[in-house]
Amino acid sequence: MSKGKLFILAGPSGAGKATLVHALLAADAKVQLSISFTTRAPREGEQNGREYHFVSREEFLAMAGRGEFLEHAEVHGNLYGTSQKWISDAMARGQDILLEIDVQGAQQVRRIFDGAVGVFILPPSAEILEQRLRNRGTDSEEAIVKRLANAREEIAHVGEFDYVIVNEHIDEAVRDIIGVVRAERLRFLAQAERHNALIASLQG
Ligand SMILES: Nc1nc2c(ncn2[C@@H]2O[C@H](COP(=O)(O)OP(=O)(O)O)[C@@H](O)[C@H]2O)c(=O)[nH]1
Ligand SMILES: Nc1ncnc2c1ncn2[C@@H]1O[C@H](COP(=O)(O)OP(=O)(O)O)[C@@H](O)[C@H]1O
Repeated sequence: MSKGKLFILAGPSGAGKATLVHALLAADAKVQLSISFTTRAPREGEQNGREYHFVSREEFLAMAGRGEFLEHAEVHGNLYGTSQKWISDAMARGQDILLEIDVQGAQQVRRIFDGAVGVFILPPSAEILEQRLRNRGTDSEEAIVKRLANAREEIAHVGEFDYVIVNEHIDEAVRDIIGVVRAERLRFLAQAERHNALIASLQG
């Protein structure tokens, strides 16, 4: 069976990660998104099990205690974690996996999986980032201030990632993320086995 790739998408809040994930999933049926667990309250329109698995702090800590997270971190005062079981099941199926997680989580995952591909999303400017967070209309003033402060810290880690996409024009950024996934699938090592017979036959 072919081995799936693990993609990590990170970047400051408001950079457009959720928007790009949505577009990538719609364009590429082979990519499966890991749904994280969080203690954050659901926003209007969010559904349990779709954007996140929403759990209480007690439940989250119990899960962490049982070692059920591949990685977990505290972001903006809430806990977030990736299900260890979901990841190992998806890997066993040979699927390409997408994680939309923060920089701390990305560091933990890359320590575990050597071949994980890191993609960082940048906003075109600080002003536009703030504008997008405000226009999104999902966060209180306090939450926006927290997200903007954290954005600086997240951006300091951009150099740890393999690809950077500046999300200025959405159509272009969507093409970029689809392009990254396609390019990674074409890497020779990812498909060497598949090509062995062809290469041998071409060599005569
Ligand atoms: N480490 C880690 N971070 C996560 C996970 N799920 C989401 N995050 C990150 O938590 C941060 C806050 O996400 P969210 O509450 O959806 O708010 P938003 O970034 O303002 O849309 C983002 O940086 C997410 O990438 C996870 O499972 N693990
Ligand atoms: N290229 C873009 N141009 C204009 N608005 C955008 C663009 N990308 C995302 N947005 C909007 O900016 C806001 C933040 O995007 P979102 O995907 O929620 O970011 P994140 O998941 O990184 O926090 C949303 O309201 C989204 O519709």
